Amino acid sequence: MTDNSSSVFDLAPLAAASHGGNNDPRLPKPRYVGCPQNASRMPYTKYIAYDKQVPFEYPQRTWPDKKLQRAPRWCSVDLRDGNQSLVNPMDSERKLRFWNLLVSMGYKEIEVGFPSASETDYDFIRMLIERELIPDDVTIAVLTQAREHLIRKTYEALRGCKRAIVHFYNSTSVLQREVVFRKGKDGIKQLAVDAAKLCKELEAEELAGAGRGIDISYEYSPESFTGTEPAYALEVCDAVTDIIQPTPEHPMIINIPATVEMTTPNVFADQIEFLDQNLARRDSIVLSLHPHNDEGMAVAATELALLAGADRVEGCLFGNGERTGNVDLCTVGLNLLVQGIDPQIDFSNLHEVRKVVEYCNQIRLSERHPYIGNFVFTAFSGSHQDAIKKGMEARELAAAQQNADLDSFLWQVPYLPIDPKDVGGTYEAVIRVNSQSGKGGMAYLLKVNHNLDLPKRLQVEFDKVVQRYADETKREVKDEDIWRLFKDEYLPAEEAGKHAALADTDTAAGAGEGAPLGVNGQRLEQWGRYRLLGANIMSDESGSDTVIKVKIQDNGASAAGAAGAATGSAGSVRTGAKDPVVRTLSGVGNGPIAAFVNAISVLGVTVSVLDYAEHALSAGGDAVAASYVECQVGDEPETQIIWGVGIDSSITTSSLKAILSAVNRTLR
Ligand SMILES: CC(=O)SCCNC(=O)CCNC(=O)[C@H](O)C(C)(C)COP(=O)(O)OP(=O)(O)OC[C@H]1O[C@@H](n2cnc3c(N)ncnc32)[C@H](O)[C@@H]1OP(=O)(O)O
Ligand SMILES: CC(C)C(=O)C(=O)O
Repeated sequence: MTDNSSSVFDLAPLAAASHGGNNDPRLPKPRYVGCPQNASRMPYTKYIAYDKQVPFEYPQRTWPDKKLQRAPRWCSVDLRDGNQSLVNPMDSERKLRFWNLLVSMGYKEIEVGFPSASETDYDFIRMLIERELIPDDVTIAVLTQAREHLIRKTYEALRGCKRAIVHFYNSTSVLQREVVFRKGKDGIKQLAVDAAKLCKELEAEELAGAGRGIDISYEYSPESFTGTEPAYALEVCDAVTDIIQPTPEHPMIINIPATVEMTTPNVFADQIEFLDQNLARRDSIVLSLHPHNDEGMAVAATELALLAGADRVEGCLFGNGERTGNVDLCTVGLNLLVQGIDPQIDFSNLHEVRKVVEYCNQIRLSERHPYIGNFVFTAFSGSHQDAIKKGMEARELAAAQQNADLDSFLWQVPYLPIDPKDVGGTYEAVIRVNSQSGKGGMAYLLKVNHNLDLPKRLQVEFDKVVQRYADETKREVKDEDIWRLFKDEYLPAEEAGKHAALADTDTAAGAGEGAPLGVNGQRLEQWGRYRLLGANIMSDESGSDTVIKVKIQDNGASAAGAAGAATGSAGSVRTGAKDPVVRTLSGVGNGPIAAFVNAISVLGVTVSVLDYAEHALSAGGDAVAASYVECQVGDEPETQIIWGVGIDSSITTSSLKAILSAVNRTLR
């Protein structure tokens, strides 16, 4: 029986009348052309706008002009709200693991259960108290409905505890008043007042008893606040604080739950600012938020409500909780971090946190979960990869120029709002390559994993090979695929296998077992007509020219294209192979490269070097160098512009190998 005669269902005619949908002539026309707006089949007249259910306006709001400046007080409700939403609620082993995790991360207020609801919850709380597992700077909270027998049981559960928050609640929404409690506003307020009175009595009994006395604080929640008239919620909260009589030295928590998220975050923020400005005894109240995520905006609602004056946030790690979950404490905390605000919680090992949370909740996190999902630091698309690679390089350079420690240096990398290392990750998954990727991604992986810093035009050339492979296989091109394609394209396998810096599992030379894999896993055959066996470099008698003597193995014309293209004509078999012939050649030029080009001209190969780059692959005595040459090979009109790559412990030899690599590729 309600004390107002109207029913929530009286809104039905209003709902039907107030809707016109997109075709409503009263609505302004959409500002786009060529996209007809047809009425959908969705039964939208069944629903009514929030402001028609619970009208509220607070034009004097000031929160839009504010900025977040510090972390709120945090309270984890994983062991209560999170736990009550699980298919299999946590047993005590899982609860204890979760508890230890929360304590280690730095949570100082932890709601540990609903002791009057289940033996498991009751026993867990007793265990924490009896085994003295609650650190001095951590306060447990326990939840109870505003019902006498449940409140009594709650105090029983707390016996012997040094300090605790007793959290009591009752629903206040228009809908629940009518359909659940069948009470009017006064009746509902009375529930809360009676509960508050009983709490005070039990606290006094506890103090008068033989025990040490518990340092109790109170928390009251007008549950289903979002469906409650804010002025009425204020009235109920004031009635509760009137009984509890908090003081600035011993405040109480007024916790405002978006039990069901029903509005855009700005409306929630307005409501919070209204409470912040109008609650009686505000200086003795910790104004707390308890947002749920039904419309997917809990994080936004929390952040705006913090601007609006809230002091404290309740939520769960990674947003576990009833239905779509409670607000995600990790996301809100890390959003502060990336604004340069200390979140007061340790997220530095978020991957470990995730493991424990997934184990305890028995729920897997999504690949896209903010800050921790498997893909959240990964770019597949070309322009993102290009920007990330350049951003990382620019940051490294800037830190080096300022002589600053890179780990703590200002983070400014496109597409990455946070340094993955700051949450215990690595850069490994930052760039992954598929058919959406460009040269930047492939070049990044070759640089990071194989120390090869390809010149830009070589990147463009090799990217075509990778792209073709991605299009043909229609799947991700893993680092090992890129490396295999690169070796097959530029470095005969036998050469790559010689260098520890480049070694991997498939470095065995030649076709058959151990040869590199191409598209669809077929083995690629070794190819390459010419192979450098040795070089002897001297100055001529005048000292102005270089004289070179080289030994080159000629595998014969049939070896030139034996493997087929790296991208797919795998399986072509080297037919008619002859024994290799070793040839000794000599040449003269104004440097080793010119002399070498001159020497190999007797093979009928015309080469001119257009561009050249080199760098060390490793440091120390056994340093290895990589050379990249862009060559024009062949005679007009049949010339080709093509890159070659060479790797050797001698920088000169690596450049000669690079020239042969280019020549071999033209013959392939
Ligand atoms: C939004 C939230 O997350 S609130 C927390 C919700 N969590 C839980 O409910 C988990 C634990 N709960 C339980 O195990 C059980 O509900 C118990 C043990 C607490 C209570 O069990 P029961 O009394 O058997 O059942 P139930 O919860 O259905 O009680 C419903 C009765 O309590 C009343 N009630 C429900 N909530 C409250 C409240 N906060 N304050 C006062 N009365 C309440 C209902 O109106 C209903 O009254 P009626 O029987 O006169 O119609
Ligand atoms: C008890 C309250 C705080 C609650 O869990 C909710 O409203 O979601």
